Amino acid sequence: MSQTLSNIFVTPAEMTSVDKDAAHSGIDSFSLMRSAGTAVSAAALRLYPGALRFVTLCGPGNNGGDGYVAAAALAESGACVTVFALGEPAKLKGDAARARERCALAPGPLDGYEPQPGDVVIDALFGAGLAREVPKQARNVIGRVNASGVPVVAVDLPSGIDGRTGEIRGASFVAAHTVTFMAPKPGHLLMPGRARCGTIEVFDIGIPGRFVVGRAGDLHINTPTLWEEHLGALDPEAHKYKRGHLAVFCGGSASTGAARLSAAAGLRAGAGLVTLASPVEALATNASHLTAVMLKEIDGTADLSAWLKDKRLSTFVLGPGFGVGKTARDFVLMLCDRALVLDADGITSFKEAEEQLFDRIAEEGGEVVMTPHDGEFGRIFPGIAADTALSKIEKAQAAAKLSHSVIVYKGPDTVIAAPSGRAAVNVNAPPWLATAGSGDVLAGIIGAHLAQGMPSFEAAAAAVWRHGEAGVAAGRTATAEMLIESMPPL
Ligand SMILES: NC(=O)C1=CN([C@@H]2O[C@H](COP(=O)(O)OP(=O)(O)OC[C@H]3O[C@@H](n4cnc5c(N)ncnc54)[C@H](O)[C@@H]3O)[C@@H](O)[C@H]2O)[C@@H](O)CC1
Ligand SMILES: Nc1ncnc2c1ncn2[C@@H]1O[C@H](COP(=O)(O)OP(=O)(O)O)[C@@H](O)[C@H]1O
Ligand SMILES: [K+]
Repeated sequence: MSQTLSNIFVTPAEMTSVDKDAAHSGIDSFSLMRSAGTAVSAAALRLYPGALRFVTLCGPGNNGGDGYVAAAALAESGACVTVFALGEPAKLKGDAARARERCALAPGPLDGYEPQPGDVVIDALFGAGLAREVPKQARNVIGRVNASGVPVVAVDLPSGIDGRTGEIRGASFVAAHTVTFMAPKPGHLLMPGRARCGTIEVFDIGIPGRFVVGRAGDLHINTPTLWEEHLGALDPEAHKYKRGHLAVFCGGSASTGAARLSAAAGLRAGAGLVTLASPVEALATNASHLTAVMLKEIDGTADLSAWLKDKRLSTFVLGPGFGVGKTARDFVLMLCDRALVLDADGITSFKEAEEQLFDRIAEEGGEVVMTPHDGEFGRIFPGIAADTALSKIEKAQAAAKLSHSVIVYKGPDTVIAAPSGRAAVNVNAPPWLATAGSGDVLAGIIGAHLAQGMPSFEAAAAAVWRHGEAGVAAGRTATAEMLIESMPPL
């Protein structure tokens, strides 16, 4: 993905404000449309030199206007071009009407398009302005084009993808390439939208960056630029205590592997020391498997309370293989004044007791990072999860605010959010990260970064990125153990 404006992205509503600001400053909005449409025609010509015909499908708004500009530019280049329109072209307004007037090609009705071999579709039906489910006529043509396998170049977004949420509004094109303008939108980054964009090109149509930055919230693509200034905390010259002590809690003897994966990942990710805190029943099993990771008997709240008197013990992971129930709740509530990665069973244990947890975090002021996948998110944030109007980013932001913690809402499009509203979407994770124990490894990496003194949002974002890189390096046959072995240095 091209990187513009330091990897920020903007919501469609913010982009609308950017457009207005640009217009008020005296920038001619039609010249922006001309740049947008010309960029699309250039991409189509570059990517499909052997196309027999470019078929431009134009909608009722400015996305359609970009389409008319692209069609005219393609025709000027000598290509064979046909235009089909959704709705009555005579009803177009403003810049879109002007674009249509300047395009010499007479549009046919959208229903009339039957994809032919050699066609390349320029999808300019809807972009950021899609406000509801796509109409039937558009659904039909989307179905025919997708079934035909004809390549699609999308203008701004594949029509049918909601730019704010990445959801499919009834039907959407599956594009081979998407040309968007100035900055990506959530729909380019969140699933399923991301998977339907193909390659994404962010084209600068000439709106000065200050207008984009001026309206942008605090949304970022998760790349090292977001957190690399905090890598100083990971001092390569420090002794092992300075590199941070991470403690990982283990559950009963039947499920010890998950915590050991977290512990091993934490050590590999750079914690100076890692201790596995184990109940008596699992000590022998753990002892037989551990070498560099140390072992400590913690069999109940009295043991934990005594151990926590050592204030150098600052960072904990609780959840992987721990078991759901009262012990988990008791332990977690004692750890809310430290840095804590709350994962898996640690999260599930607070189903229907979440307010007690959130209140304790607020009172104690610890640095808590929660790492729910979809199922766990629904258990601990049932109200937010059930709000179908919210995007995954908005859900993570609401959950972070409610819980006073950093939320790592996992999946192919993991969102990292802080209570301030700052959020990042991760884009480097290969699908084979979905393997048993992968989440345990991630929890350990976050713990290692926290132990070394990174602030919690950056610790989490850097860990999610590193986990993705480990997945890429380990390859398709990756197991959780291989993710640990393949973890790149930061
Ligand atoms: N600075 C920018 O971002 C620029 C944006 N441009 C283009 O402008 C587009 C946004 O334009 P618009 O705001 O006009 O939005 P769109 O063209 O995406 O769609 C809005 C039109 O579709 C109608 N509509 C929305 N949902 C519908 C549905 N489900 N069924 C039927 N009709 C529906 C609306 O009433 C409106 O007429 C961008 O996607 C981009 O392609 C470019 O012209 C260049 C400048
Ligand atoms: N389709 C996918 N593409 C990329 N990453 C994925 C995908 N599905 C899951 N992941 C990642 O894999 C990890 C799985 O974690 P989790 O669901 O807790 O599994 P486990 O409990 O088996 O460790 C998370 O980091 C998640 O973001
Ligand atoms: K489009």
